[in-house]
Amino acid sequence: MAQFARVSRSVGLITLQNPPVNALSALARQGIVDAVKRALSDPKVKSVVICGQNGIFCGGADIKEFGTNITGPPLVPMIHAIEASNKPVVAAIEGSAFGGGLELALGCHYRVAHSKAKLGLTEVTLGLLPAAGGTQRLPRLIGVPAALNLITTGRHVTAAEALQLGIVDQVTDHNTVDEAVKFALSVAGKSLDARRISTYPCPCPSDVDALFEEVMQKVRQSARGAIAPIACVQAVRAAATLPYSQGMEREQELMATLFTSGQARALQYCFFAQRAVGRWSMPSGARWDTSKPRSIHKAAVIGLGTMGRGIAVALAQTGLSVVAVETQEKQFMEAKKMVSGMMERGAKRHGTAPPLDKITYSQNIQAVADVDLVIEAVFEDMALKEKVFQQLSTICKQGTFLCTNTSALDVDHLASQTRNPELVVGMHFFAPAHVMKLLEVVYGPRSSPQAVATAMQLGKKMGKVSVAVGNCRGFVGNRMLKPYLEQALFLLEEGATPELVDGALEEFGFALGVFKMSDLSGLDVGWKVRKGDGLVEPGLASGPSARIRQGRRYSPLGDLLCEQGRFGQKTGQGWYRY
Ligand SMILES: C[C@H](O)[C@H](C)C(=O)SCCNC(=O)CCNC(=O)[C@H](O)C(C)(C)COP(=O)([O-])OP(=O)([O-])OC[C@H]1O[C@@H](n2cnc3c(N)ncnc32)[C@H](O)[C@@H]1OP(=O)([O-])[O-]
Repeated sequence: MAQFARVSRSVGLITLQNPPVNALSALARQGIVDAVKRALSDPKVKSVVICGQNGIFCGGADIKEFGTNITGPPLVPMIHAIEASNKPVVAAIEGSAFGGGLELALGCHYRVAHSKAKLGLTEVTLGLLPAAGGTQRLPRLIGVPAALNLITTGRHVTAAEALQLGIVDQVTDHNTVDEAVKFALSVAGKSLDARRISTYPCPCPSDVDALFEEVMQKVRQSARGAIAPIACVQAVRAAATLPYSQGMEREQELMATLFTSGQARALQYCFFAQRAVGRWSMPSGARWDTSKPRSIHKAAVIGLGTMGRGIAVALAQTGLSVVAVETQEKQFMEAKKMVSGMMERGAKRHGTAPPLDKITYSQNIQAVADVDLVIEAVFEDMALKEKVFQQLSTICKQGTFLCTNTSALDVDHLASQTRNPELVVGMHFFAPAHVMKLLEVVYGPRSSPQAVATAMQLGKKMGKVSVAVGNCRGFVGNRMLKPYLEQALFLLEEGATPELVDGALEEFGFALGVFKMSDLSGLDVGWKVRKGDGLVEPGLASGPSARIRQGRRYSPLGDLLCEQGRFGQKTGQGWYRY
């Protein structure tokens, strides 16, 4: 699980070997301990490099081990032994250094990263905290404010940001291991006193209490109900106020309060579930591992309303060339402005350049003749969508995949409007499409495995969690939403207010309460679906049939709002006034 070799005469090269992400399983940790011992005892070895196999440094502790009886050498003493070594140890970081992977790198004396590498203390996203010294070393290395931001959010940093923060010592575009070996040769024999982070004082602003109070407030607000971010703040506070060894004890104590928590188990379940859905299969027997996706280089979005704009941004941010088509002049002009703004804001957040040149706009659907894949996102009206698919089927080149962003209409019916129904699948995004991670890839009985595989792969490239689902009304996400919204409406009928219901949901941890979310998406979308289901009887707000329809309890409150034209944010008022 870790290989040792002496290279360039005097450098001990330790390679983590635990595919696919070099997670620090018991065997991997044992391998590292043995390889470090060999490196330190070999008189010919003057300095050491630790790298990962297959272009990835290390994906952190082995999450699959959690909840089992963990054996093998513990991480903390392993990292301490590396830091205490009298030979310089250089981490060669490619791909990812996350969680315990970054903590391992922080125990090394130097860190060299590839320019495309990503680093992060991601434990909080699994309901945990960095428990191999990360909460004590990172603040000592980059200061309390920056460390708090990374540890309480678990966000990834690019190699460039890591260099700017001081997490890494060098960034390279060349072969990372070769550069790290050169670096190791250059530091052989040098004093390591100033390279052991655990010995650093923790630089902390004078008003430490005010700082931690402020951060604690922010964390409670942004991650409502979550316990791990709070423990992260407490662990970093220990780094700022206690000697290292006591800080490490505090880190372990706080980790113990999280490790078996329901939230940690749920978030780790979610981590694996989001990967399990990538191993999809279809009733026809087609599967993820036997269906070959086709690469997409140029895509188109038809319809630049709220969803179309978000989809165009998400595609452009993936690096694809995008043709954005909107036939209505007013909508077209507004969309151009809005899409550029969304890309500029996104780019600013990630410290990158906005991919403005990736999108070309047109009011003529003929502009999509040479794309590899089209996503139709016109208004939720079957007649309009039928016309668009008929046009696309004649305009697009042979083999172009035709996808619809419909939230509930029959994907197979749209496929029947085309010459090649096997190329039609649903790609159902959730508002805002450039932010929400869920993507439903809807297969009809005639969708080809390659169409599904291509849409699933494109979704992953867009940073989405792609889920292959069947073609029934509401697919999966909106079918889950239906009873959720119904119960919220029943609460209103039983005396609650939208604010109370939303408040309870947001306190539990939902980013948006269900009524705020409905106002954001537009109440008219659901109204249209209910009409399609034959549930809406205009003006019928009282009498027995008002509240029992198709044999089930029904609340007409949403219909009443829509009849008044209150569609939510888009009309300035819905459940709330804007
Ligand atoms: C002590 C310490 O303080 C604490 C306590 C910790 O360290 S807690 C752990 C902290 N570490 C993390 O938060 C990193 C989590 N992983 C990722 O972010 C990503 O995996 C990746 C590294 C960026 C690669 O992305 P990818 O898109 O190339 O592949 P994938 O599809 O995601 O993953 C490919 C396969 O590897 C599996 N896998 C990924 N990371 C794993 C991990 N850390 N442990 C075990 N399995 C892991 C994953 O389930 C999938 O399995 P399967 O489905 O094939 O069976």
